Amino acid sequence: MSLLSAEGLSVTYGGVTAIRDVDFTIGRGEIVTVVGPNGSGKSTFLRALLGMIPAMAGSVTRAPGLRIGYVPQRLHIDAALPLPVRRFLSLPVRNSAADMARVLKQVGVPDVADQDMAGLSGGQFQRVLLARALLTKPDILVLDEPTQGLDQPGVAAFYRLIEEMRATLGCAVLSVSHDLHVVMSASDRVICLNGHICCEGAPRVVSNAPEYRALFGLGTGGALALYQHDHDHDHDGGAHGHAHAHDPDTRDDAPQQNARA
Ligand SMILES: Nc1ncnc2c1ncn2[C@@H]1O[C@H](COP(=O)(O)OP(=O)(O)OP(=O)(O)O)[C@@H](O)[C@H]1O
Repeated sequence: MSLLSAEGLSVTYGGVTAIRDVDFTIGRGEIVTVVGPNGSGKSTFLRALLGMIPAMAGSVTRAPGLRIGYVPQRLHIDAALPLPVRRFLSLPVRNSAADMARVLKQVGVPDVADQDMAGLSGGQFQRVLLARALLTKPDILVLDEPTQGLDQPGVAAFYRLIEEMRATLGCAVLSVSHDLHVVMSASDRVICLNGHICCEGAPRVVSNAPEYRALFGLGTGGALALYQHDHDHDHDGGAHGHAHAHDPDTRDDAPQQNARA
């Protein structure tokens, strides 16, 4: 069943079309990632889906009672204003200390509750944002470039965390990302957006699509092949809550296949 869907979604800013005629759906436990060049409408798409900006045309449908955890692209916190993590996690809704401790542990920063938000490292900050989104016990996590500013190991670790959240909480994950390599290994489905949907599907399909290669360069397909990891998810099975089916050329014992095995 679809958790969140859109049909013919179009958004304009002052008469200029940012996205047009976008059809979309995401189901329970799916990880879907939107990629596209700067200014291609990715954030606009997410914000329209969440009802934060009005659609010029089309419709958005949410499953009844859908709980959404949103991690915005940017969150500016004034360094001059002391804001301990535990206070930040109780904005705007007050949460119990136990709930806060639980989510901070889940995202791998159990000891930061009394630290100031401005003093966190980039990776810790992103994890605290994710913890805040988890406090809503979301059916779907919506992440707008959640790994901006993180180094490569930080990016990979963050996406591993997202996949763990999906496996343990069963939530769907919709994210926007520029980390093409990680996206291709960590998503069930990729949507390539450039004002409209250029192509979409399994990572392998998208990375071979001419529209994708035209946007991101022909060389990308070869590099991505190293990271491709076909998911054939059975969310109830396997040590991580899902089973993996591997193509013969991306077996676990293949030398390059170590990024997300
Ligand atoms: N509030 C706004 N007012 C006017 N134009 C806007 C507004 N927000 C976005 N736009 C324009 O809409 C287009 C899509 O912007 P959007 O931020 O959705 O792209 P994006 O793919 O998320 O970009 P990036 O990868 O750089 O974050 C751009 O041309 C942008 O200038």
